[in-house]
Amino acid sequence: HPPTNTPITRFQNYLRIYTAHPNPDYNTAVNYLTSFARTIPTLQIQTLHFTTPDKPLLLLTWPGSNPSLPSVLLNSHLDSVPAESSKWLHEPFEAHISPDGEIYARGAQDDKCIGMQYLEAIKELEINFHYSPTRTVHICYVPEEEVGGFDGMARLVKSEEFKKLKVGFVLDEGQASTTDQFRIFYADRSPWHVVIKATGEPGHGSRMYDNSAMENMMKSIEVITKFRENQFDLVKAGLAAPSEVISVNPVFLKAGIPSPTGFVMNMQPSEAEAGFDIRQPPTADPDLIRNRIAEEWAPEWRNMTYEITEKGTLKDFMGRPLMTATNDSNPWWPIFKQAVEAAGGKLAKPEILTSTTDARFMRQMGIPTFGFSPMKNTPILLHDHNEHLKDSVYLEGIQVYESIIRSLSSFDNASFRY
Ligand code: MET
Ligand SMILES: [Zn+2]
Ligand SMILES: [Zn+2]
Repeated sequence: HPPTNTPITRFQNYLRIYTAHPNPDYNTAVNYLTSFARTIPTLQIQTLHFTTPDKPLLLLTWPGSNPSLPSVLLNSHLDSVPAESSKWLHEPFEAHISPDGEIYARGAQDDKCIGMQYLEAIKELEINFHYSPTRTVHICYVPEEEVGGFDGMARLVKSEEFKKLKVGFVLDEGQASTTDQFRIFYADRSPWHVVIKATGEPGHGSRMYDNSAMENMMKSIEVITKFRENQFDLVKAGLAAPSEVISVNPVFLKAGIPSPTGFVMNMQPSEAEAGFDIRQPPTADPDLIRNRIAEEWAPEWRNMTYEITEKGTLKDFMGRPLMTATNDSNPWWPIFKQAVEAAGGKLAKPEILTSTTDARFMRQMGIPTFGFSPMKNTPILLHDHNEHLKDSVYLEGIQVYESIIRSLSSFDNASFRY
């Protein structure tokens, strides 16, 4: 029999916990992490609830010898996006490992890997290296990231408990790198969910007339498609990174009159709806898109209405974009960079993340925060079918965190105290 209690089997067991929306089993995940945390003698364990008992938040603390120093927070989210298991090679919550070491699971990259790697690294530092931190390290497991973070990290950062942590620096999730350099993210894009709705006169399927709901919707889709193309062209021409432009992607279309066999085919419906995922870089002015939606994408004169759900617009209270400095004005930057290099890693040029994470809530509090998931030479599979991660990449990530956690928790800059 192969060994059943190794970093890889422990990772697989975490991946096997069903954490997909809309019914993530947070309590089982928290119990699993708690029992692992108990194998690290000095870790302090707290479970917090800001909303209902089914949305716990796990907070672990590795106390430093100098509590007057600002602490380091390592964050990950407990939840995952859904998976269409019939389109996967292996069941998404079985964590099947292939003969060449690829572990298939929803959450393998996003972001159950980092949640376990943090703990494996700390366990190694404490038990094998007898290392103890100068600066306190907190490890945080939050619910609800994939649905906007409002019942998770957004609550935590506003809590009394959070103030007591005196967080000076945060590491949160990043994305895999297809090259042999690790990627590092200093900002996220602002996510908006926009639903546009067209109404119009219904009519016989054979009739030609102006202003049907479908015609109005199709015109909007044409205009939006043009905008999308223009943004994408900047990327294709090499003038901007994908995360530096505004992405507008259709995520649902809803129209038609249902019938037992599908849809009624000879009637033009009186309503049509479409949903878009919009992401804007922190350098974009959100009012420009707001006006565009009102005037071009869903104009009243074309019988259209719209609803914008801002899942965060990334400005601080002064209206400045939320970005963490990646130069020496940020004392954490050189420490972090050198620690990655000390582990034999190389960092790619710092980037804005194409997607959005809970890091935005910490940046909003003015706390320097990097997105980082140590996966190199790895296809980017978050939210995709057959999400997988190679065992050797996972294990190397633990060593990278050992170096990072050791450096960040021993760096003692006197001018940098609470
Ligand atoms: C809509 S808030 C962000 C949720 C998720 N992390 C995403 O980027 O899609
Ligand atoms: Zn994630
Ligand atoms: Zn995600």
